[in-house]
Amino acid sequence: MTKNISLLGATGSIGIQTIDIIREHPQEFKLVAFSAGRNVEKAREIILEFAPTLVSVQEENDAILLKKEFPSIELAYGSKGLIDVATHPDASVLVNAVLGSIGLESTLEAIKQQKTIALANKETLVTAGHLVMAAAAKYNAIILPVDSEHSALFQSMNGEKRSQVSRLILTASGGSFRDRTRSELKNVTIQDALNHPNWSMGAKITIDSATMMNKGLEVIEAQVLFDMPYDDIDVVLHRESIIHSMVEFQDTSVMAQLGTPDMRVPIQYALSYPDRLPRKKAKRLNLVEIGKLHFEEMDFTRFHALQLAYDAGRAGGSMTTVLNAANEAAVALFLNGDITFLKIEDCIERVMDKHTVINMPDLEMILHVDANTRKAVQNMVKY
Ligand SMILES: NC(=O)C1=CN([C@@H]2O[C@H](COP(=O)(O)OP(=O)(O)OC[C@H]3O[C@@H](n4cnc5c(N)ncnc54)[C@H](OP(=O)(O)O)[C@@H]3O)[C@@H](O)[C@H]2O)C=CC1
Ligand SMILES: CC(=O)[C@@H](O)[C@H](O)COP(=O)(O)O
Ligand SMILES: [Mn+2]
Repeated sequence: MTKNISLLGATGSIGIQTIDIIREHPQEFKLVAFSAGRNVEKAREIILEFAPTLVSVQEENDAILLKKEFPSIELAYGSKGLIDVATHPDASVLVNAVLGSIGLESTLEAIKQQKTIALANKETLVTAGHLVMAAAAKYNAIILPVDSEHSALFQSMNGEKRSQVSRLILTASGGSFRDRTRSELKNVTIQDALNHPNWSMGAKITIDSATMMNKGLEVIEAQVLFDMPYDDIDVVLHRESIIHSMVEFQDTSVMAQLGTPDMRVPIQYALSYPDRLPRKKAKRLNLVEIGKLHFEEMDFTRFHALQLAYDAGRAGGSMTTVLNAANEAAVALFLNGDITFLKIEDCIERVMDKHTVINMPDLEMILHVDANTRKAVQNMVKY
């Protein structure tokens, strides 16, 4: 039976690759609703190809423009538009590939409608993982990880008893600056930072990879998704990005999921789950061609942002909201040329130091802390 899909962030890196998968499997998947941000040109292309019933864009003016061009399609905009797409009545699966904690409310609303959530938007789990997981349990909604490491963990745990898992081992490529010392990071440019060795991704996550905050967010994401203590979540530097992560069991067996670095694999798995579908044109993994895989211990002094993420996760409550919002704000400032690369983690550490943890924050409190943290980071660069 065809699965009807709604897609948040259709014009981004994950969104476009989700569309590739829908295009590859027209019998299995149908795009019924999607959201774009400001890329109206790309949104137009997607409308022409898939004729969805609902489209949302960031700005009202763009919605008015598209409505004139496509009068038979329902147009929405802003945060309400994201929720309209996420809860579209015809869709059974929501792919959330929007960028940042802006994806939180639409995820929660989709859960209330018992949609299956294919979740790429890791910031949602970092900022309010307890709310998302509690809502998923209450409404009996399934959350399927799209992030490559968490898809690997999920696949490695398939059919196993959760109580027999002893450790999660996330792999990290090291990002654009993995072979540079901290002092060599002082004068790096935006273009240098955007040059990821293995993955082609959106700008924000590529910077997160370079600071190692991406892995920090992923450690918190893993804790939330798999309810694992931080002491039992490790990160290992693996420069090839072939092993996407590993699960150790109490008998010391380790299960791993391997593959070429291609996000369409975990995206497709989340869409086809519990089945698998062929990917006829995809590059197959050839270990003989690769020859060697490398593993190195993570250096928490060199990759200070990873330490900050563990600290925030262990502090719990609203501290992960602060970590995430400060990171989003600081990365935006870096990408805008307003701060240097090393200043990103400096901003995050300073707001974390000032924050007093609020335990079990509700949605209103999360949104309040998120907004205040962003303001605090922006104010840091004004003076
Ligand atoms: N890229 C990857 O390989 C991976 C990404 N992820 C996660 O997936 C998510 C998306 O990442 P990625 O695809 O790289 O990001 P991109 O920046 O490439 O895409 C982001 C998408 O969100 C839209 N968007 C951004 N801001 C808004 C807004 N205010 N309102 C509405 N829409 C908005 C953009 O619209 P527009 O472009 O039209 O403005 C775009 O469609 C992130 O959470 C990331 O961490 C996880 C694993 C891998
Ligand atoms: C593809 C994906 O899931 C990214 O989150 C990826 O993991 C980035 O790689 P590193 O953070 O390991 O550099
Ligand atoms: Mn990842």
